[in-house]
Amino acid sequence: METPAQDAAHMARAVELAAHGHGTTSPNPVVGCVVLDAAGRVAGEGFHAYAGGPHAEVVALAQAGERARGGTAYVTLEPCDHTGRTGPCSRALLEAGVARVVIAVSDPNPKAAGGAARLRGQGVAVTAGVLAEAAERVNEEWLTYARLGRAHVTWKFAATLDGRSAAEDGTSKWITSPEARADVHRLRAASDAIVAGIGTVLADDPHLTARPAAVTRADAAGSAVAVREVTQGRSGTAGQAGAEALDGRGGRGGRADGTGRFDGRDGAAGRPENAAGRPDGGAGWPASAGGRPEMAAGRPEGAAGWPASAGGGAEPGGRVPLRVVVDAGARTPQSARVLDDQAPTLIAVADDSDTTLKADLLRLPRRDGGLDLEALLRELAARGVVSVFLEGGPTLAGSFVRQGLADRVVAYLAPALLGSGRAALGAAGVGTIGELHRLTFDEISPIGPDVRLIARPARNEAGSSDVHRNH
Ligand SMILES: NC(=O)C1=CN([C@@H]2O[C@H](COP(=O)(O)OP(=O)(O)OC[C@H]3O[C@@H](n4cnc5c(N)ncnc54)[C@H](OP(=O)(O)O)[C@@H]3O)[C@@H](O)[C@H]2O)C=CC1
Ligand SMILES: Nc1c(N[C@@H]2O[C@H](COP(=O)(O)O)[C@@H](O)[C@H]2O)[nH]c(=O)[nH]c1=O
Repeated sequence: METPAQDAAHMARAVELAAHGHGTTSPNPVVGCVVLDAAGRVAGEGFHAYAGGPHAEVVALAQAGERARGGTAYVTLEPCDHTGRTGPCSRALLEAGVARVVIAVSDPNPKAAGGAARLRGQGVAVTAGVLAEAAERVNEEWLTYARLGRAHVTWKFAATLDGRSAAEDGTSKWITSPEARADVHRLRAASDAIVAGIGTVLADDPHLTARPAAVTRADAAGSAVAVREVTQGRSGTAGQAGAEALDGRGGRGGRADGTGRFDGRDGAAGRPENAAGRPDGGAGWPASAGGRPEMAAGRPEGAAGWPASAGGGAEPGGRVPLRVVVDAGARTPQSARVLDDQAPTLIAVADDSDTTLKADLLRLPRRDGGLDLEALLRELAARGVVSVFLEGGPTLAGSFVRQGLADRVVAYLAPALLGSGRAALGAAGVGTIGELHRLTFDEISPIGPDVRLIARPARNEAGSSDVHRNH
């Protein structure tokens, strides 16, 4: 049997593999798996690459073949025990004759959980909780969605060094560099929905589409960086993944999200795959570190796991993030760019709003002078939206922070000063210094001339996040 240090090392590799699924597995979790043979040698590796595709365990077991018999499997999330679009992984592990299964995080989804118990019941040795923190981190969007029944929120802003997001006259294009903005597009592409307030729509008339910079194969081999725009929204091949919420891994249906379009990956299970489980030729960048777009952009590997592989949405045929405008009074102009045909769009309006706007409307109750944001995130989760990328503006972001609904903050800071104009964050429920929303940094990285900071709500001693303390 492996030592605890060996367990940790193999699980670390499984977490690394899981990260390759970022941006492409939704509404499923990212999962990685390493299979050892009976002698403790690595026999197979895999990750879950897209909803409807084979689970990580199945990919790794297929690679290991007979070598899995008597061996050990490391899985970042408890193997599922139900039949969805693919069969239960607990059974696949049993059929492969694996003697021991090491799990990082239990499955919070009651429909899929039970894999550990079934394996134990069949005489397989099960060790749980190995490298749980790293495995939680790599899967944080989905775990938030599965545990809380709402979409996970990353609030992104771009600001000057003095913390301003727009000049006095409301103009803000551009504060950050093309490199930083290309990075934003990769994070947009890895999200299921991009959310903005009506104030931003009226001020900026933004597209809110993901236009990620892709790296050519030549770049991946280490030559000079050439960035090209991938006009995902124009391909006409993909739509936002729709699904029944919380229906379990691999068991979610491909229900349309109101736009009538479906994820191009559904039903693609027969596609050829490389050893690690990613569809061949799709990403335009290989799994090796040298080929990742973020390395090409000159930033270090993300310590947080999430940013290091965001950008999976750059795959041709990838999902197009849903655009959502938070607009109680239905003030979105019919001519707004967010209503063009580049991506599906949902306008969230108050349930009492009287409007003739021709758009997909989501009616929500009012709360605290605006729309009920928790209800918004639940409604989005019900449409299969696991991850939300919130792009302001300051007023809306302040409400998310005040209500404890900002799970991660990504700040792009430019070496520039405004001195006046809009602060990055509006009123966030802080009246006195003791009420401030304390965060901890996950990552600080230079991007071109700018800096990207990734932070999350600090945990208090009781284990809940500080930012939630008032609510
Ligand atoms: N540099 C950057 O990263 C960014 C800068 N900006 C800049 O910010 C400015 C726009 O921001 P801002 O004016 O704050 O507008 P917001 O985009 O934050 O929109 C605010 C509006 O959203 C609606 N809303 C609905 N529900 C809620 C709720 N629960 N909480 C808060 N608002 C709610 C309200 O209007 P209603 O009641 O009518 O629904 C409210 O007035 C522009 O100058 C833009 O350039 C914007 C984004 C990013
Ligand atoms: N000004 C500013 C940002 N502003 C954000 O980008 C939106 C425009 O998106 P799009 O129309 O899709 O390109 C705008 O409405 C606001 O939310 N973002 C940044 O990364 N850096 C910047 O300096």
